[in-house]
Amino acid sequence: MTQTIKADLCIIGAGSGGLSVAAGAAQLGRKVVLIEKGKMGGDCLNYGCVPSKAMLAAGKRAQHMREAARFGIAGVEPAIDYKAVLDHVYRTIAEIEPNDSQERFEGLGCTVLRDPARFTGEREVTAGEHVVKAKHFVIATGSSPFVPPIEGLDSVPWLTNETIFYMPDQPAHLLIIGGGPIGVEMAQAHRRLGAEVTVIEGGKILPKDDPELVAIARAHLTSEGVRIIEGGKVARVSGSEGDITVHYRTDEGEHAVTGSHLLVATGRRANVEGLDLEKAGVEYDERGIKVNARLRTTNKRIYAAGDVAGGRQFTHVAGYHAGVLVQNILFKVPAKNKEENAPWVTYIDPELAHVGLTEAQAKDQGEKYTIARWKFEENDRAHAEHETSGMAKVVVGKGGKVLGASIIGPGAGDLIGPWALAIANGLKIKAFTNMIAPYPTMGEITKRVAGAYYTPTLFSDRTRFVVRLLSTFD
Ligand SMILES: Cc1cc2nc3c(=O)[nH]c(=O)nc-3n(C[C@H](O)[C@H](O)[C@H](O)COP(=O)(O)OP(=O)(O)OC[C@H]3O[C@@H](n4cnc5c(N)ncnc54)[C@H](O)[C@@H]3O)c2cc1C
Ligand SMILES: NC(=O)c1ccc[n+]([C@@H]2O[C@H](COP(=O)([O-])OP(=O)(O)OC[C@H]3O[C@@H](n4cnc5c(N)ncnc54)[C@H](O)[C@@H]3O)[C@@H](O)[C@H]2O)c1
Repeated sequence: MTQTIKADLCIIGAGSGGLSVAAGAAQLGRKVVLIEKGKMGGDCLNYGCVPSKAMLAAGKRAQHMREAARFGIAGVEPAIDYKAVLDHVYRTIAEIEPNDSQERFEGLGCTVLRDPARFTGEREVTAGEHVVKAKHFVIATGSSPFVPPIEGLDSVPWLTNETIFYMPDQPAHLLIIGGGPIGVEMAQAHRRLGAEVTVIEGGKILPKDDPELVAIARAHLTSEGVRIIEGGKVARVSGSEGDITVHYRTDEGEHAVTGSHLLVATGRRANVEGLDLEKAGVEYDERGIKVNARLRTTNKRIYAAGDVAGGRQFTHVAGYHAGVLVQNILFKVPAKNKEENAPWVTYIDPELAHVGLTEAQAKDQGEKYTIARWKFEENDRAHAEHETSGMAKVVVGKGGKVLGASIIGPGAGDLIGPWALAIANGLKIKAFTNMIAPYPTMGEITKRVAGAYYTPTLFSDRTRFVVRLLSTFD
């Protein structure tokens, strides 16, 4: 029998975005209904960030064993027990799971429904036997793998991020279509865990990142034995289980590569299907749900957060959206979504991180800018760790304003933090030269790259002249 629930807020999707809104609203005393059709925790916990980072961590340990000789410790080819690696991946998920669990959210006072939700009116959602009538709704249904129409895909087995972590057998040769973050992270993890890996990318790998830094990432991946084919448009796949061939075209002609397993990592599509958004007057396009600067949809009672909102697809962006929504819906503060200030990190080794404008974007936007660079080979700690290949590159605009920063190197995901602070707060590069960085840390790179911005002026003929002049007062 249908049961009607009245609530202040109804949230569809218990992933990174939905859970954060629910936790905030419930703790502020609002009556919250949270609806999830799959696993609590969504993509990040079950099929995304967590399993991928756990697998990369296992690969990193294996690589450390191979490369230990440079520290005077005998390097060995590690014996990889793939099933045990998967156990480590599942243990990691299990350790984090309680944070995202139904029990935790019920403990916070939410009503949690475990059914697919769909709109049945402008202020009404149906999920299983329940009808939810709420003052406001948040759609946080995430995204799914986008699989292009490649001939033959219906006749060979293939994997996506939803299946690759749950496949019990180690691939002997993993073919990956797509050289975005998923493709390259999975390539390095599997290569380091002992598989042969070939990435077939239609354009250039990691196209959203600065090509100068991507070149360093590419060199690392290939030096470890990842085969990267760029400019390879996949037209067809053929074969059978354990023996799959990808046929691709480059400027030079037609080619084929054969492997044991195929991962399709060619981007994402927003989860809007089955929500009956038309019934709620919520518009969407191929990018996702149409939202305004406050993340409000075309129905003023309904908001969207996370991957489905059509912007940057990261867990921290979904979490940030949740904060914007709590301000807009609960505190009635007109908060704007400024996700362009969000950094991103690709967790290959060395890590590749970025925030703000790339040099190419600054050029396209007609900004007047200067580039400052600093290499990890100039950093003493990097030498002690044998991690000298890397670079920080900062785009500095008029008046010294920080417009963007990219870093490739060990811990780049952490090193990008201060630059994200600068971008979010409109700081100038001077803020970084004023800072005193502890020695010897990789963090000194932050100060040194800022210093590099001033070097041409500091040691110019004009400054030398001023110093000479001042010395007359000695
Ligand atoms: C392999 C991989 C690695 C990644 N690594 C990182 C990383 O390292 N760092 C990072 O920041 N981001 C990473 N991401 C991206 C990150 O996972 C997503 O940006 C994030 O999960 C988006 O959160 P969300 O709340 O929008 O969606 P999700 O977390 O996907 O949650 C949406 C939820 O809605 C549910 N749902 C959908 N439709 C309905 C319905 N009709 N009714 C009820 N429930 C519904 C789904 O079942 C799902 O649980 C990665 C993604 C992938 C695929
Ligand atoms: N570390 C992280 O934060 C992280 C990790 C993984 C995923 N993610 C998120 O998930 C999103 C999706 O990742 P993704 O790697 O699937 O997508 P993506 O869109 O970033 O990259 C897909 C790549 O596949 C290529 N491609 C598409 N069709 C092709 C074809 N037919 N033949 C050859 N190449 C083809 C594209 O040129 C592109 O470079 C990311 O953009 C990111 O938002 C984040």
